[in-house]
Amino acid sequence: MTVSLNTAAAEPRTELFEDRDSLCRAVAERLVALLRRTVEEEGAAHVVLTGGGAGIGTLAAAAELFRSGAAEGLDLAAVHFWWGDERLLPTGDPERNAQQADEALLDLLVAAYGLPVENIHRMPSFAEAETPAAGAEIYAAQLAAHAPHDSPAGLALPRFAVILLGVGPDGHIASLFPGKTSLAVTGRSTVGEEDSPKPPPARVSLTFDAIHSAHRVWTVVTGEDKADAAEKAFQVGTPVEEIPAKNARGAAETVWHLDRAAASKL
Ligand SMILES: O=C1O[C@H](COP(=O)(O)O)[C@@H](O)[C@H](O)[C@H]1O
Repeated sequence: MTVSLNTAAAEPRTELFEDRDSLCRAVAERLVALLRRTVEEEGAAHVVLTGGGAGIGTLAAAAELFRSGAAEGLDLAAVHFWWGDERLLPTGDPERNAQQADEALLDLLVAAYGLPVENIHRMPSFAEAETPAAGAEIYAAQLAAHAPHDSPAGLALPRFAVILLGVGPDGHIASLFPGKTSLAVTGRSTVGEEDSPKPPPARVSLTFDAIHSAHRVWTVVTGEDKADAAEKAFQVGTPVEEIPAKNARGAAETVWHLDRAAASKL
């Protein structure tokens, strides 16, 4: 299996931060500003969330911006939240990325800041979908229902203003893991993973094609255990099959946000 690096997308650049807290705060501020601008200019903003330590930390930092009034003026009725990947577990399971996002931010936005519940587009849970493949089909249909007529990349997808992605120590992004056939799936927006090396094994993920359709891709990468993956992602010649994060690129912008520890080998 050979997976080509998308060289037509934006080359990655790095932004460095002292530690996870300062990174999460800065990314949350940028996210709120981007959403405000996108809603003003385009009438709606679609954002893709990630799980993981820095991903959920960023959402917790965004919650603080709302509580402090710094997110004032952002019309949440025009903001849609999607996910880059999800673990196929029962609704409410604490390991679900959506559950963690609810607790960190989304419950607050619904309860106090006017986010309509129908703007939260969670990937299916176990029971709603019994297999990863079924989950992928269901989510593809949800995405297609929000696709504009001139859908990006020829796929039925919303116009994603930004996709947030964590990076695993093994170089995975979303639920696209090293060596897995999911990396080579094209022409579809979603894929099921039956055998993730990181538990739980059953997952649903956006494909590379869907990720590349986004205007911006922002990775959030913290901790010493990510330093090798970050180093390899920026090395010329590392295959995408070995470090999927290397191919996390947006159409117009790709930014790796790294803390000092994760950037220590760059
Ligand atoms: O399993 C997953 O892991 C990654 C990275 O998580 P981290 O805790 O190592 O930062 C995450 O981005 C992805 O959404 C998640 O499902």
